[in-house]
Amino acid sequence: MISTPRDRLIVALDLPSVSAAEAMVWQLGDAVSFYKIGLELTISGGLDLAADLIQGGKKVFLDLKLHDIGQTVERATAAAAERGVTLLTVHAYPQTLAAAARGADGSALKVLGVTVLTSYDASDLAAAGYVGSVEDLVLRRAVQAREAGIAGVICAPTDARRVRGVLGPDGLVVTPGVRPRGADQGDQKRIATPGEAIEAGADAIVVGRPITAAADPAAAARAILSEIEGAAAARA
Ligand SMILES: O=c1ccn([C@@H]2O[C@H](COP(=O)(O)O)[C@@H](O)[C@H]2O)c(=O)[nH]1
Repeated sequence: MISTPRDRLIVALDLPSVSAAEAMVWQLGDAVSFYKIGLELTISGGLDLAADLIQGGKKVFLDLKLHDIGQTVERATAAAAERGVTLLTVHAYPQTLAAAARGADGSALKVLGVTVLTSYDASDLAAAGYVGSVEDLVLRRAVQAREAGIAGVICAPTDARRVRGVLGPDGLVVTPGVRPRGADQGDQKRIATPGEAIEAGADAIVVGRPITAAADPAAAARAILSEIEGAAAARA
């Protein structure tokens, strides 16, 4: 999945329309090789944009966070695989992970299980009825993702080191909740800088608003890439 250092930065195209997303991709140019299309853009025509991006040599992460009965998840995953996207997310519940593994079987699609959303902290989990810590639930879901045979997980950068310990060197660890030092945290609760995420063992980081809302998105992306490269070199 990571064929060049640039692939370690996945830019979240959380924008209201395909035309706004196309304008952002144009502005970012060669600086960015990997894009994430999430719920907002998918509903607004993002699947056609995904096809165009792939045709243009970019990689696409379809962040649909699937969670449904087994047959639905299996067939939706198989349909995503046919579109040539590189990554797809499902929520990391055992039944869902198993269904996604079946749907991706035999294809190049890599499925990632979302452990605990980076916008959740202990009080959010308690409000949702969970007993136990965020850290324990993240690790439990990482173990279940490994047992289901999917490619890896989405976790907070603050969880990346422990999750890497569970998945080993071959599992994919992808972290949203990344903020360059001094950047607005927004609704993210479990965050770290790009360098900290990579040092902790993330294969790739997802960054949206710190790039897409910047005055100069390409300069923001290049600064993050250079931080990533420094941290990856230090880790090697
Ligand atoms: O736990 C998760 C899972 C997915 N996301 C997605 O990542 C981006 C983050 O965007 P920022 O603007 O950098 O906060 C966004 O598309 C989320 O849907 C996540 O943040 N946390």
